Amino acid sequence: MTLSNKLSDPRLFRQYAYVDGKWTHGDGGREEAVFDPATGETLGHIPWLEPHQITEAVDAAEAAFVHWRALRADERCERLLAWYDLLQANREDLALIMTLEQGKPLPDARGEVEYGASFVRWFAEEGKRTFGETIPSHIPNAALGTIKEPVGIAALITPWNFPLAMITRKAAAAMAAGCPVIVKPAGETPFSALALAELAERAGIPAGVFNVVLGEPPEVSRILCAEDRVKALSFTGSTRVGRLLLEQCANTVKRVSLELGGNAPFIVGPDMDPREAAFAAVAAKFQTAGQDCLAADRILVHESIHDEFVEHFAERMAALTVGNGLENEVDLGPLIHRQAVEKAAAIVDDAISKGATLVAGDQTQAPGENFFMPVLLTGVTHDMKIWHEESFAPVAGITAYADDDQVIEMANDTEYGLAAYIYTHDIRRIWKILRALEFGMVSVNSVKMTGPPVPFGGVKHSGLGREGGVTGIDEYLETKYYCLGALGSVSGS
Ligand SMILES: NC(=O)c1ccc[n+]([C@@H]2O[C@H](COP(=O)([O-])OP(=O)(O)OC[C@H]3O[C@@H](n4cnc5c(N)ncnc54)[C@H](O)[C@@H]3O)[C@@H](O)[C@H]2O)c1
Ligand SMILES: N[C@@H](CC=O)C(=O)O
Repeated sequence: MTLSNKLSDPRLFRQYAYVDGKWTHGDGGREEAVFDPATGETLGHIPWLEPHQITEAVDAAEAAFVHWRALRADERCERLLAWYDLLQANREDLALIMTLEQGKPLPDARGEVEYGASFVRWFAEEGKRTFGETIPSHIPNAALGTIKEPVGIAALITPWNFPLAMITRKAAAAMAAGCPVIVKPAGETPFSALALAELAERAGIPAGVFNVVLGEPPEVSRILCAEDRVKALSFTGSTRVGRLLLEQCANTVKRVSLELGGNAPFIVGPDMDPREAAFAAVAAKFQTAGQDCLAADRILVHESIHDEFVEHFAERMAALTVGNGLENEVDLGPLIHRQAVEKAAAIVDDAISKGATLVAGDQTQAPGENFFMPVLLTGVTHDMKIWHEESFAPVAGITAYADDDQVIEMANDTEYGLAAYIYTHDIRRIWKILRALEFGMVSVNSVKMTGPPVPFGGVKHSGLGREGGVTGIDEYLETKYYCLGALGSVSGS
């Protein structure tokens, strides 16, 4: 049974790129297979576009920009809201496509469709509030102010772990601002992006405003980064690739937004109920099978409650079910591919060889070759890979600490600075640690921290800029200052 036969609406499964409102083959005949990570089955194929076809996508976006930017904000809002409605109406099919290509459990995929759609609604509305300002004039008889204008064509390069929401968080902001977009999704999860394109077309988004290009990643990125007509690049993915793209954008002096890797500390204070904190830590570590930029990678527990915390963590972890995301009651799906499993195993081996204790995690129980059973390590230290690298796998590492100063130093001991968690009810401790943490986002006593109203993003090597919130749209806007001089009677305001 092919993927399209499993959908209520088979037209949501597309095996073409989408450029200028047309479904497009690769002119050179190159293509790539896409696999279900749970079963290894081939789900379908996508074309790799040739370099001239990427340039054609830029041509299409350039032409579309003229009309899209000229629409009133409320007209763009209506079309984006129509897109939002279609995402909601097709939630089951979108979730199924996502589970099949990404592996996450179906309920999580449904949650991501909701999450992804919520950015479309948010930015549809925010597009009506791209206010300029009036500046009290210091120049006689002049009026000064600013106008916000769309930056131009935006290239959006996205990862496989959140195949839909990482696109909408960028695309909706850009499109609401009046910018056409060229999306380059991860090759592992292109079908969610292509379903978004199908629904954008049905929503009345004009040809050339939402394009999806597919191809050899470095080739496509080099063209988009070198293209002077592309004015903004927004990338979500690894810090390694983010650095490369930043360099490649230097020549054309693009606006660059980077949402990169994380290595979140999860700090547990001595006053916490160890069971409550352990259950929260399990939730923060194992969502999306640990393949989450917000995953609690370094769990730092006060020494006075460490042993009890570990017991509860192990108990909760043992209750997690690993399996095909299509099956009921599955908590963790597969990792995205075999290399991810190998990387996870190497990180665990490295930690054990350097003195960490393996509390739980038996890989002989894995239900398939891309699966990795949850692992719990204690005694994790600074010299281990797990301390510095994103495992992007269900591997939890716990370390005991003695006092607040020590835990702050431990938490900040990473090149990353995306998200951090603090669990304690002591308000003085919360404030001290929150202010000292070098992270873009700090969540206190809550695993959930994201959503459309919040400015999502990191500091240090975790990125540049913010997505979502009231500032997310600014990544796609230029500020034009004006001075209207010689107005005669105007003065003083
Ligand atoms: N900060 C955030 O909001 C956020 C959100 C999700 C994922 N991430 C990060 O993404 C990473 C996991 O995703 P990934 O493995 O898809 O990342 P990745 O960097 O390997 O790939 C991301 C995108 O870049 C493309 N790409 C890969 N190699 C490239 C190259 N050499 N040149 C140009 N493009 C290239 C890929 O095809 C994909 O579209 C993790 O580090 C995770 O923390 C961050
Ligand atoms: N979980 C993040 C995406 C990172 O992988 C989010 O909520 O946006």
